[in-house]
Amino acid sequence: MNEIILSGRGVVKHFAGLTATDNVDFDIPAGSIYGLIGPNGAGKSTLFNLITGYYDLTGGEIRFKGTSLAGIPTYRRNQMGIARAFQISKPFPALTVRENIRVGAIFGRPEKVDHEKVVDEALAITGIADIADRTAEGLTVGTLRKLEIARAIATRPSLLLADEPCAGLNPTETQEMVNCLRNVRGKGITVWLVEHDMKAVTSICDRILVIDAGRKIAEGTPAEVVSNPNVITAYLGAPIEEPAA
Ligand SMILES: Nc1ncnc2c1ncn2[C@@H]1O[C@H](COP(=O)(O)OP(=O)(O)OP(=O)(O)O)[C@@H](O)[C@H]1O
Repeated sequence: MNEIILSGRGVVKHFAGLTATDNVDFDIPAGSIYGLIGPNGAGKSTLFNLITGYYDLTGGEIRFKGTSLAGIPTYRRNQMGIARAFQISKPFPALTVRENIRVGAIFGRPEKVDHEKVVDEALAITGIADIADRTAEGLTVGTLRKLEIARAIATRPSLLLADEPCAGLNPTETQEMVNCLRNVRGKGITVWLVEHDMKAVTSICDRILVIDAGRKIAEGTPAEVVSNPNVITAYLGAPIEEPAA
């Protein structure tokens, strides 16, 4: 079995009287593409915010490569190898695509590297080398999403948290994003993605964690998860039956 790159034990987050994350355990195998799904308000973003350190845990523990993340600030978690690509990309609009990615490369881990080489690789992995010299202003949603992934991987992570990378994309753009995430994994970066597009999730994920109301309700391969009665009740819904002829 693969080494576990990220693990959570008894992870809890309270917002005043609301329990947004309720005693969740997880183990993310290194080199996998892992899914996180659940209905709106289930606690997916909260879990990502706990991993990046945007929120502090109320209880439990998260370990990255065996090291507890307790007390480690967000920028330091990025330098340790955790990157996040947001659903809504906010690039510097007046900078070119290349310059935006360079910001990620320079912000990355402090060792001396050839930043231009890092940028070129991120452009190639995400398939946007042809627009490297265009300014970010006015890019389509699909291209902005790829730029967001490129900026994140330019920080040279070993784990990429991708927040709804296919949201609002048309089928062609969705397929391009699926290919892009496969390329990211092909470079040895573990990918954990939140995504509502079940076709995309089931086509790329090795395993999927399902949460509802902050609680883990299932974990397994895509085939196991989509046939799990708890997941069907809480999130997927039963298939529509054909009316009798
Ligand atoms: N900063 C906060 N303060 C108070 N409540 C919060 C905060 N952040 C999230 N919540 C609440 O925690 C619960 C989980 O929210 P979260 O955004 O993690 O869900 P989600 O699964 O990501 O939803 P969606 O699919 O709609 O993005 C919700 O009830 C939400 O209102």
